[in-house]
Amino acid sequence: MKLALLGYGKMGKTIERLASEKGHEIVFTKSGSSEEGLLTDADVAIEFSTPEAAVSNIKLCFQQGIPVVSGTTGWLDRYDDIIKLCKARNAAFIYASNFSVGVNLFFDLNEYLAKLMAPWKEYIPEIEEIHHTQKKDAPSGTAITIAEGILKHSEELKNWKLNEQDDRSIVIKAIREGDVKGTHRVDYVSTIDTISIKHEAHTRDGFALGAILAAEWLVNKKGVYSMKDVLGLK
Ligand SMILES: NC(=O)C1=CN([C@@H]2O[C@H](COP(=O)(O)OP(=O)(O)OC[C@H]3O[C@@H](n4cnc5c(N)ncnc54)[C@H](OP(=O)(O)O)[C@@H]3O)[C@@H](O)[C@H]2O)C=CC1
Ligand SMILES: O=C(O)C1=N[C@H](C(=O)O)C[C@H](O)C1
Repeated sequence: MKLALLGYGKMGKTIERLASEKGHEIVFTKSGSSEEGLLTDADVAIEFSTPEAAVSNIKLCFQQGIPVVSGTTGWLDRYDDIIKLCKARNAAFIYASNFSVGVNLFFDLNEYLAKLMAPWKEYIPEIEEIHHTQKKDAPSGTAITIAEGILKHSEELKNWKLNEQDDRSIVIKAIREGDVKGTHRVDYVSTIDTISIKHEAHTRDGFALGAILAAEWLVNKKGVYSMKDVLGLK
């Protein structure tokens, strides 16, 4: 498979290493300041850039007819526009706030627990995410997906808030420290006890391998998909 990498930082370089080990060829790379190769030579693009750059990178792929897998977080206020454009252009697109298989299993576990806990009103859900100090967005895209999974099964809770809690909202506590790759925990807290589930990424390889899997799956397809389609979790 011929791959384009839009965003050539920590994730772009991890994807390059693991995709090469799998026998794929990198034909195009783009960072903030440089470009190498030709995007149109690629079978599929993988986009891990910045919240500011993601939308124009994805649009560029649609214009060139290249299927695109995007993992960039912090741009989702434009998600609906991108989906409309993808459909209008008969393009191919997958976005995931987290591509690792472990986190996608964790998303299902989170929803299972949310359903189980819904009748037990004395337990209040809280989310904590910890990431490295270079991360630009807060809360993490993964924490937002986790919050949405809880909200789906709750009658009382209507939204999430960053570092703030009230009767209608789930608090997401965002912590930035050291070189933490990504840790997410959900606590159901009562005065008597706490029930917790946690996912801790030890390296970025899980995110990168999941994105490569999504790219392999998306080649020659049209339409909008999710990691649930790729992993057969629907
Ligand atoms: N969905 C998932 O599974 C995961 C998502 N992420 C998300 O992916 C994104 C990138 O993470 P990470 O690799 O750690 O970040 P880095 O800061 O290490 O890399 C970002 C890269 O984007 C480049 N960039 C800046 N502007 C543009 C542009 N206009 N076009 C193309 N590239 C550009 C930067 O180039 P330069 O250095 O020249 O500015 C840099 O190479 C973040 O939003 C992060 O939250 C991260 C891990 C997993
Ligand atoms: O910026 C990161 O590093 C990560 N970002 C993603 C997010 O915002 O959820 C995924 C992962 O946690 C690492």
